[in-house]
Formats: sequence, structure tokens, C-alpha cells
Amino acid sequence: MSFLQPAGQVIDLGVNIDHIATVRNARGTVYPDPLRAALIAEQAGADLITLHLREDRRHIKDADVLAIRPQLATRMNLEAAVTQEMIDFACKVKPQDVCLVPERREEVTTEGGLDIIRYQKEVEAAIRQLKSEGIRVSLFIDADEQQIAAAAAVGAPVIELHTGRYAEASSPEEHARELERVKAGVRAGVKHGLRVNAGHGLHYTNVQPIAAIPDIHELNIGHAIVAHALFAGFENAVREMKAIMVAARLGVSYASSKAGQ
Ligand SMILES: CC(=O)[C@@H](O)[C@H](O)COP(=O)(O)O
Ligand SMILES: NCC(=O)COP(=O)(O)O
Repeated sequence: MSFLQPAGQVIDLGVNIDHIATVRNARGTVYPDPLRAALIAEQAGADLITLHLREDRRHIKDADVLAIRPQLATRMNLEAAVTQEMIDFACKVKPQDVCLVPERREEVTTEGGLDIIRYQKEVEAAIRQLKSEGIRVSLFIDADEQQIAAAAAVGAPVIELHTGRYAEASSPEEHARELERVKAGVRAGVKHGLRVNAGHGLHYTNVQPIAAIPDIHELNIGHAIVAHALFAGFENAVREMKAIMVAARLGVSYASSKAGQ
């Protein structure tokens, strides 16, 4: 599903389900299930499902990617580091999109964009291999004119601009400066004939100016949605647990909604 904006432009929402797996892995349980989250997200209007198979497997696992891929009605955007292991795995799974991202084991989250100039050879080889499997490749980069030009030069059809600095801006001046940087990045991407997406750190209160940029095709958002879901659904979750307990004590049946699985 896509949303028509007043200007007649369409923007897609990619729901990143990484942090469903973070909650699951914190207890080593099988719930909450990222597949279930992906299917609910699609029903709620997500245009694609994004998931990041980190090298340390801190959230999404190989088995999640394999289970989710055939179940999606929309498309899968698999985020992966530029390593031979990840590229081979992606070629096996064959998601519609692969977004190549930088990775540092010790980082809490993806801190910046992939340096296409520094890793030109590796990125070119990865794009070649992924393209040969019919996978569209996106490069997760900073809104930097030189990186954008390099992304076009290595043959990527899509870039995703890292909006982390925009999202973390701590003053109105910095916010305005970072928004302008993203806008300039979008213009540069369009000039180079690239499809431009964006994401990272976007929230219910900062997404509006980014979503309003007409040439952005897609926003990938995860952490804020998962965090908001906790409170949007918390009341029902408590109510349902209490109802199950009371029904059990009274010996009456209660149809549980498989809550939390
Ligand atoms: C590349 C990117 O921006 C997303 O993968 C996001 O980083 C969510 O995953 P992490 O929280 O593991 O970084
Ligand atoms: N590529 C960005 C993404 O998938 C979502 O990042 P975040 O919303 O979890 O920060």
C-alpha cells in the first residue's frame, strides 16, 4: 500500500523489525516472533519489510530471514554488511532489495553511512554479485555529494540517506542545517539518476519534514515504531493477562489472542 501525498507523490514505508528480535533475544525465547510482526506490519500498510542481519546476529538471525522471505506479500529489504558471507547469504535468500550498510561490532547502532569511496572495489564486487541474482542494491550512505556521486559510479540504482544526524539534532539551528543537508543529498541523488530513500532514527515527531521531500521514495523506520507499539498496545496486553487469570480462576473459558507471540 502506498500513500498519495497532496502533491500527487507516493511515499513508501519500510518497517524495520530488528527490534522485535532484540526483545526476543533478550530472553532467548521464541516470542515475540519477527515473522508475526512483519505480517502485522504489512496488514497495517507497510510497503516493505526491512531487516538487518548483523554480523554478530544480535537481533535478526539467519533463520528469521529464511522464514520471513517466502511469507511476505510486499517485498523484503535485507540490510547487510559488505562481507562475502553476507553477500552469499543474500544471494541464497534472494530478497527484492539488499541495502549495503557499514558495520562496526562495538557500535550500538549504525553510526554513519557506508564509505563508498574507500570501499569502492568491495562494493562494486558485491553489487555485481547481487545484480546477477536479480536483486536490487541500495547503498546506505551519508547525504554527502561525493559519496552520492561514488554510489552512482559503482552502479547502484538506489541510495538510502542516513538521517541519524538529522534525528539527533539538539537545537533548531542544527535541525534546520541537517534537514537542508538531507534535501541537498536528495537533489544530488536525483541529479545522478538514483532512486533516493532515507532512514535511521526517524520518529513520530521528526518524520514530517523528511516525508514531505517530494523526491524521497521510501522511508525505513523501526526503533520508533517498536517503541511506540509498547505503549500503544500495553493497556490491552495488561487487560488480556488479567482476563485470562480471572477466567482461569473462575473456570470459564477465555479465548486468548495469542498475545505477545
Ligand atoms: C542500517 C540501519 O540504519 C538499520 O539497520 C538500523 O540501524 C537498525 O538496526 P540497528 O539498531 O542494529 O542499527
Ligand atoms: N535503514 C534504517 C532503518 O531500517 C531503520 O532505522 P531505525 O528507525 O531503527 O533507526
